[in-house]
Amino acid sequence: MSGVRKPPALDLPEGQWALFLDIDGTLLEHASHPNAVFVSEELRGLLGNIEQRLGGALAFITGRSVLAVDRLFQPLKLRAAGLYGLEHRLTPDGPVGVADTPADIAALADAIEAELDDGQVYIERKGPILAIHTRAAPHLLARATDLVERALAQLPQGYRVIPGNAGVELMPLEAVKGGAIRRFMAIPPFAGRRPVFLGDDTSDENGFEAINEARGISVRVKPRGPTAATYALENVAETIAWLETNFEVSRVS
Ligand SMILES: O=P(O)(O)OC[C@H]1O[C@H](O[C@H]2O[C@H](CO)[C@@H](O)[C@H](O)[C@H]2O)[C@H](O)[C@@H](O)[C@@H]1O
Repeated sequence: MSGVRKPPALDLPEGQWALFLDIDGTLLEHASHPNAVFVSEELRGLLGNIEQRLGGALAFITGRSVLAVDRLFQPLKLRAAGLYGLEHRLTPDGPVGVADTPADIAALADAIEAELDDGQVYIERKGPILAIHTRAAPHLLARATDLVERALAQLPQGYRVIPGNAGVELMPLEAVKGGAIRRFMAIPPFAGRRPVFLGDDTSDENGFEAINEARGISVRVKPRGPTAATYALENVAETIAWLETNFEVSRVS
């Protein structure tokens, strides 16, 4: 790893922590296609237990839509910020709020798809966000990135391009994980607690900054270069083990 330390054992009673979790690459091993990831019963059970132990102060902070997250984890439903915070569900059974954001940009996806002319690249249309996945065709990442940069130039101001894990995403500027974390931290049961956030990607860096401002614990999984996170874990397996040790196993408060 890049010299970032392993996270410490947590030293406060569990009622004083708020936990924010990225999904892909942090809780789930990456797969060749977004729909091919595997969610084990053990992971569902672990997250359900932690949610109860923290009195509900657990939320997914993800680039996926909340609907996609629910499909993956069903029947488990948790608080969640989807689409990098453009969507938010503040209680597990509550409605999904949607930010007032620019329009669906699926038409751009069609143009990019036609240019790439390759069945191996998957373009995920997420309303105001496009994710171009090149995991099955790594040689096309540079070309896809170039096309997305060009698409960005055609859009009105207010969008940006973020490198993803084996791909690239085009999204509105309002889509930031730090904003999503701050939103949760302003309301019960999160408010007043010390936040922890685990993530593995460039898009998580902004979340780490929000956590550091709040004097929380920011953890980058599998860091590949500089990171704002204070701590690091090697991989998904180590992440799950750290969560089990610190949030599920009984601790003296
Ligand atoms: O914020 P996250 O929860 O980490 O979500 C980020 C993106 O994850 C998904 O794409 C990534 O995972 C896929 C499954 O392993 C993989 O095939 C793809 O290459 C990765 O980029 C998801 O499909 C995206 O919508 C999320 O934005």
